[in-house]
Amino acid sequence: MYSIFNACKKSRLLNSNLLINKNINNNSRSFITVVTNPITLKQDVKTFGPFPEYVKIVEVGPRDGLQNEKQIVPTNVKIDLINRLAGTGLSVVEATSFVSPKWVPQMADCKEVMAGIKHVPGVSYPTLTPNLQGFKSALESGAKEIALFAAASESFSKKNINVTIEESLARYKDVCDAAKENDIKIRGYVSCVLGCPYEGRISVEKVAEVSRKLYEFGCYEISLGDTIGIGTPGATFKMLSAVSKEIPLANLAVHFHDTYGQALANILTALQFGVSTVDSSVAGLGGCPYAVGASGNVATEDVLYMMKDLGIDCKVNLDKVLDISLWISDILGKTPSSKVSLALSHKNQRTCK
Ligand SMILES: CC(C)(COP(=O)([O-])OP(=O)([O-])OC[C@H]1O[C@@H](n2cnc3c(N)ncnc32)[C@H](O)[C@@H]1OP(=O)([O-])[O-])[C@@H](O)C(=O)NCCC(=O)NCCSC(=O)C[C@@](C)(O)CC(=O)[O-]
Repeated sequence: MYSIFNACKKSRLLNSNLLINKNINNNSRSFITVVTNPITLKQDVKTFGPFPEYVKIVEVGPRDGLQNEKQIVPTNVKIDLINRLAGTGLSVVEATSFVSPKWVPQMADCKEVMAGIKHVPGVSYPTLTPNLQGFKSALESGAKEIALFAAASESFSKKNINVTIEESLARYKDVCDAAKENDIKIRGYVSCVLGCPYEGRISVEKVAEVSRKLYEFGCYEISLGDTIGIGTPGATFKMLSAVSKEIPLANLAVHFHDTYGQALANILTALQFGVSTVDSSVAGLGGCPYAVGASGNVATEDVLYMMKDLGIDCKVNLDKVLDISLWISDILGKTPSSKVSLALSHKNQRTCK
C-alpha cells in the first residue's frame, strides 16, 4: 500500500478512486486501475470476480467455536446448537472432537453429543480425531465423517497434538487407512498456514507439502487454517498459489480466524482464486486452546451476508443463523463478534428465540 500511496501522491491522484485487480488465471502480479471518472468505475466493477456460483459453508461453531470456552457448555446446549444449525440449510456442521479430555475438557462429552443429535439426512457431522483411539470412538459413536488436524508448524504440532509433523502424518496415514476400510469420509486440516503463534512466519512450501500428504492419504478436502488470524489477502493469495499447484481448487477449503479483522477480505481473495468451500462459526465463536491470543472464527452470518451481495448461493438461511447467533451468545453470556449480527439485531430490534 505504501507504493500505491506514493504513486498516487506523485500523480496527484490521491483523491481518486482506486481499484486493485488481480489476474488470477496466470497468477500475474496485482495491478491497479486509477479511476478518475465514475463512469469508468462502473464499467470496471463489471469485471469484479469471477466468483463460484455456489459456496459450501462448513459450520465449525459447535467444535471450534466451543472448544475454547472457559465454562463447560452443557451437553444439551451443544446438541440443541447442532440441531438448530442443521435446520438452516447448512450441509456440514462439525459436531465435536474425539480428543483427550485432559487436553480439551470442553469436548469430553463427544460420545453423548453424537448420540443426542438428530442426524438430519443430507447433513454431514464431521468429528475431529487425532489418532486411532479417537477414530475408534468416533466410529462406535456413529460418525460418518472425521477430520484430521495436522500443522505446517513444528512447534504448533507439538503443542497441539504432542508429536512432530512427521509423526502426526504417520498417525494420520493409519487413521485414513482405517477410515477408508470403514467407508468413512475424511476431511483434513492444516493449521498455521499463514503464521504460527510460536514460530511466526511459515513457508508456503511447507503448507503445500503437508496439504499434499493429507490429500494423498485420502482426505477429500483440505481446510487451510489461519489459526491465529494473522493473514492478509496478499499472504492468502501467495499461500493459495503454492497449495493449488499440489491440490485441485475444488478440494480446498479456507478457515480464517478474525484476530486482525482480515478474515472477510481473505475469503474474498480465496473466492476470486476459485476456492468454493469456506469454514465459519456462528456468532464468530472460537479460538484454539493451543493458540493463545487467537480470536474467534469468522462469523457465519458475516460470510453469508457478503456472499448474498456477491450473488453467491450458499443455500443457508441467514435469518435462521442470526437467530441462532443471538440465542447461543445469550446462553454463553457474550455479545456476538459478528458485525452483521450486531447491526441487524439493532436494526430490526431482533430478540433471541
Ligand atoms: C493427540 C493427543 C491425544 C496426544 O496426547 P498424549 O498425551 O501425547 O497422548 P497419549 O497417547 O500419550 O495418551 C495420554 C492419555 O490420553 C488418552 N487419549 C489419547 N488419545 C485419546 C483420544 N483420542 N480420545 C480420548 N483420550 C485419548 C490416553 O488414553 C491416555 O489416557 P490416560 O491413560 O492418561 O488416562 C492430545 O494431544 C490431544 O488430544 N490433542 C487435541 C488438541 C485439540 O483438540 N486441539 C484443538 C483442535 S485443532 C484446532 O482447533 C485447529 C483447527 C482444526 O480448528 C484449524 C485451525 O484453526 O488451525
